[in-house]
Amino acid sequence: MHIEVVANIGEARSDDFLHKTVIVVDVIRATSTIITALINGCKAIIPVETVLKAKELYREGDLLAGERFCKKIAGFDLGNSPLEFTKEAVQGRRIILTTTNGTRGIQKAAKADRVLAGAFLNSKACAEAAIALKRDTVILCAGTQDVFSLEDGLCAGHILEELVLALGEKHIATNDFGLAMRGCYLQAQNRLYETLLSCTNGKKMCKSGFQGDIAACALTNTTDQVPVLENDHMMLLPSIPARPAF
Ligand SMILES: O=C(O)[C@H](CS(=O)(=O)O)OP(=O)(O)O
Ligand SMILES: [Mg+2]
Repeated sequence: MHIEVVANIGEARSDDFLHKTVIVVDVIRATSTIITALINGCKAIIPVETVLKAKELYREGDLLAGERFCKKIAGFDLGNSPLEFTKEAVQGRRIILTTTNGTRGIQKAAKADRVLAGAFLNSKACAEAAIALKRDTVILCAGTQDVFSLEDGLCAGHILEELVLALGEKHIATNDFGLAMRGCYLQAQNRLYETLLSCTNGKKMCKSGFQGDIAACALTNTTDQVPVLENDHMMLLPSIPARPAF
């Protein structure tokens, strides 16, 4: 199985995703938040790039969510903190979400055969889904405004490690960046929370009062669920069906 790890959205080319599984990773915080919201019973999440698009798609009963400069967007119901997306807040609701990087990454991956949302919370489940889908796989690290973010690379390394544990080293081939990220993850795995606190986005979150989010985003393999993009909506499916062979 071939797994390519892409360092940030700016380095990604949409056409390269055709016929592949793409796992979009934005640990701080969009994909951690999407996973949390769906586990807590929201109906679906519509990831969009702009505030304007989010407002256009809004229908009565929806929740508008997202951030700019880490802060909740004025007039929106929720920001981008996984801690806000509780059962009480989201159960049964459709959420339209726009964030600086993560939702842009999902849009960029939309030509893929399957688009999954990954974070430390579901690394093992992402690895299992990628194996079941039987396609070449790309892990797209969202990064921050087209610059690499360590937390996303570490999570890519975690997903690779789960793939190696599941299939064995000789069945997993990756690019040099993937090799490097797996090595970084193995070094950091016993102090992930501290590592996330010390990286650029972790420090930014702490400065903005979101230290609790870092603890929530650093938990590993807490769920076996994987959000998947289905007709512009991210949702949880009982199992993710492969599309017919091309
Ligand atoms: O709020 C977040 O977690 C970030 C904002 S920023 O890029 O750090 O300014 O957005 P995300 O799209 O989840 O990376
Ligand atoms: Mg991010």
